[in-house]
Amino acid sequence: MTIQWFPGHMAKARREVTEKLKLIDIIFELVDARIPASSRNPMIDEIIQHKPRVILLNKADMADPVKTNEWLEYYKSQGKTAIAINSQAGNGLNQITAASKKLLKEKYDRMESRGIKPRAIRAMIVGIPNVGKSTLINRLAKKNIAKTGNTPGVTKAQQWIKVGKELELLDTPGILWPKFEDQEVGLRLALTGAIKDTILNLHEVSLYGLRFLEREYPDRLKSRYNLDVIPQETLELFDAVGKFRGCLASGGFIDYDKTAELVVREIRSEKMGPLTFELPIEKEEENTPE
Ligand SMILES: Nc1nc2c(ncn2[C@@H]2O[C@H](COP(=O)(O)OP(=O)(O)OP(=O)(O)O)[C@@H](O)[C@H]2O)c(=O)[nH]1
Repeated sequence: MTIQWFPGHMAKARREVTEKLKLIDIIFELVDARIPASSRNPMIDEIIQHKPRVILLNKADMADPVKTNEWLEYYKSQGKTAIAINSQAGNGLNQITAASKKLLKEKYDRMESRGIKPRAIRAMIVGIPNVGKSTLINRLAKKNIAKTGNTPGVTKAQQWIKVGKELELLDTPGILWPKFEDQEVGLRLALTGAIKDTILNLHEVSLYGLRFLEREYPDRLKSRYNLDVIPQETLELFDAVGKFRGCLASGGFIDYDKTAELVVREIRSEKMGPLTFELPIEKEEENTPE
């Protein structure tokens, strides 16, 4: 499967984020809790330089809670600040300000010692398409969108959203594209809906999803599609799933397009239960056979 990655998009997005860096104290990096590594822009460290950052594992409601905890522990062991959130329901959002204050304590203490009056922390959300940036902004905004006048250094007035008294958020998030470094990253992005279906080979994506379920959540796969044993032959597996779910073409043949679509749709929805498609890197390396 070839998924295009456009360097032009990337360069523009990068310029925009870099331009806004000077306006803010902290970055909120939004990733998908189901694929925390694949949903990052691999150049983000370089792009945001030394800006303090809170990693927000969004859509945590759709991710496996045990694995989300492993990710949180992993970030902690790396000295990084991460919070699991559900932007739709608003869960976890109340931890964001406190975590930001903690990260910026030294800076604010320094400002205070120089006699500068403390002001609200200024933040910007960055993340790949469809990761939930707008949902989070709207949820945090609660209509508290405040127009500010001239901000030194920018020609365009920035809109700041007040989040309580202590935090202000830039109203436009930074879009940072994922990079399909390898096939698997692309497939994970596709499976979670970060990539438009029109540029995908759905058969490949659904097969990846089925084999992933077989490996990590075999019981869910079996019960969802009424399988006693999971066929090793790809066609047999598709036949079994398609037949059970009535994905048939004329003549009673299995409609493989329909079957693939159904599988991908169900993996993306709550039908299969919460799923996490990757673990922190060290874990994956440990698990890789010699
Ligand atoms: N289940 C769940 N769905 C979410 C959550 N956050 C966002 N979504 C859904 O994810 C989809 C994408 O959300 P958006 O807020 O539009 O994402 P975005 O990052 O602004 O997307 P772009 O505008 O493409 O960059 C929407 O259908 C949201 O309802 C979450 O925490 N949990």
